[in-house]
Amino acid sequence: MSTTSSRSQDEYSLKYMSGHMGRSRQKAGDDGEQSLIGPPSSTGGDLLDQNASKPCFVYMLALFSGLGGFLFGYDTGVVSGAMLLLKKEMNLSALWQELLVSSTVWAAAFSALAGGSLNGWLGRRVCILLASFIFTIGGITLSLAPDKVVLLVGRVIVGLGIGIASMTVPVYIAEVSPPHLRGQLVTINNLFITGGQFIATVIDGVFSYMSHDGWRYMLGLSVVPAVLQFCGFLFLPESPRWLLQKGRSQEARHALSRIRGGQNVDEEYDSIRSSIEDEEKESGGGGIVILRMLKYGPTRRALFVGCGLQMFQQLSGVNTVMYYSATILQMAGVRDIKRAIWLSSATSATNFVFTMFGVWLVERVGRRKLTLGSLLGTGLSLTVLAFGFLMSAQYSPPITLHPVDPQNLTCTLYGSCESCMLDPDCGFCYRENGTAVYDSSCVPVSAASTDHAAWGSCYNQTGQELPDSSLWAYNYCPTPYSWIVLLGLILYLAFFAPGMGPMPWTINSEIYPMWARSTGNACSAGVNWICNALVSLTFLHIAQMLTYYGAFFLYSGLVVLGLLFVQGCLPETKGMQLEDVDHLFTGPLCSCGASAPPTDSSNVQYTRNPTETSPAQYGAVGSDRAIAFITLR
Ligand SMILES: O[C@H]1[C@H](O)[C@@H](O)[C@H](O)[C@@H](O)[C@H]1O
Repeated sequence: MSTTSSRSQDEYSLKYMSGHMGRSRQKAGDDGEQSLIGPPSSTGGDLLDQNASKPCFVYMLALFSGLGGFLFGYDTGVVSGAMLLLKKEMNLSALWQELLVSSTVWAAAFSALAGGSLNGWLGRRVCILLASFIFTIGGITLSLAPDKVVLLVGRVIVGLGIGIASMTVPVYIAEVSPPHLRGQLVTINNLFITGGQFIATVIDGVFSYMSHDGWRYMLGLSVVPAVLQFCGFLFLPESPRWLLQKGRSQEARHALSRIRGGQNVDEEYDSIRSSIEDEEKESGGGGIVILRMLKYGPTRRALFVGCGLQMFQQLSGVNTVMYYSATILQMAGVRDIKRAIWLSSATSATNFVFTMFGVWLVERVGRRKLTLGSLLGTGLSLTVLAFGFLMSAQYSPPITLHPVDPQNLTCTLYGSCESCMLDPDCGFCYRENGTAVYDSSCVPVSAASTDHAAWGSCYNQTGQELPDSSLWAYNYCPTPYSWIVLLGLILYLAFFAPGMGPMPWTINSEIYPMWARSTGNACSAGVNWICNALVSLTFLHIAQMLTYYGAFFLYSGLVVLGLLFVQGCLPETKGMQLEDVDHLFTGPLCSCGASAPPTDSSNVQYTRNPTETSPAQYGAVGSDRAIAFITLR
């Protein structure tokens, strides 16, 4: 294998094009070489005619597919606001709240893994139809749920839809896009995810005023985009690559020509077909795909990189930052819960807006630089965030009153707000004069709601401003350093959203050969969802063990590991034809960083040596949820 790798690197030649898109291009083929980058133009021989290949149809496909991303974002984001109303109306215990939140994530992990076989068997289009059908059934079940058991069933159904959509949509978009637009179009899916999270917080805000049945609208409104996507996909084509792999060549040619807006697709079609055939032969034919992937060097390495990226995306703590933003806002002085919900939509909006930069940057700077820059910024912002928490802990207000606890809990024994707030059973009750805190005590939180204490001057059923001006802080401490934390939060999202948010999904959609693409994406999406569940579920325990600043320092340490991983292992895939990407993984594990194409690949054409027949021989878990989270404690 290694001989093949080194040989193949040499056999892959870079051919510099004389100009950018639309300028004079050379027709590869006169010299016997076959160009593999760039789609064919209407004249059939010009594969780099990028201007000619911007058919609106591809954008429409990406937008309709992106509705799957929107539903992923909406359904994961909406639950926290819904939970605030549900727990009151259905009298949910902490266990039930936790079940309703996490069941979706676990179901998504399961269905993302299972989605690999479904994708290979039924195709991308049918899987997207299936996901939107599941979303519809899930939304209807949730909005009509008579009790918590049916709610749980609805949340599991929705999770099954999210898992399938999360792994299928990027693959579908990547397979129908021309190479020079692929990164941008797949990244648009992430824009839909963060857009879904943002809209979910707005819908939560709007319906939070409707104390009776408001949650039915919050959870049920997802049916609208789901039905829209289902109807749209009834008329949209299957991925030509999948059709070709299944031997349905006539349909594949027809679909490709439809997607390319009626252009002549002969050359692109032939190139894809021969590459898929070669890949199949090279990988050694039939058998269980995951075993074949693990046995075959390039796919084993690609799988390692793909799963690693997804793991580091979640280990960088994005979803805890999102969950925790409401608390951060409370620390910064926002005490009204409704206002916190509204401001948490500002957090999701930040995530959404900065994802747009990702869409803009991905084809300009490439995946690798974008991911590296994003990780660097994410690590630094986590350090700022941790430092803010450290300062708040260092100057945590002392406890001055120790009332006798009728329930005999440990709360009244704590000496400072910091240790009090780290105990999920206790909260901090105090009065304020300017920024000075006085008459402070640590008392048990009410079993019915974390909005007030179980007894004492911070006991108030309504959770509104307390009559004798005592203030109640659950899960946070009043601090003059909240601005550092707030700064860290904004910086974090600004750096995470354009790179580490979308790139793991984008890169995974393009690094596997056709025969391994469904399985590779299923595994990496499964890793994403499992790590999402683990990080979210362990956050509060880690914070209790290491304090909040310790937890965020831990995440920044993990980001440093991620940085080393990306630096060493992630090759650049920008501008390459999907069928060519696996040559980047033929070198030894984690030597890919070194082999990243050094130039702007829009000016570079990869050409295949005519003597070669096989490509493998070439070389080379919103801020909204914070509220649910807080209430779960
Ligand atoms: O890429 C997405 C996205 O950026 C979201 O904001 C995050 O909540 C998801 O976990 C992640 O997979």
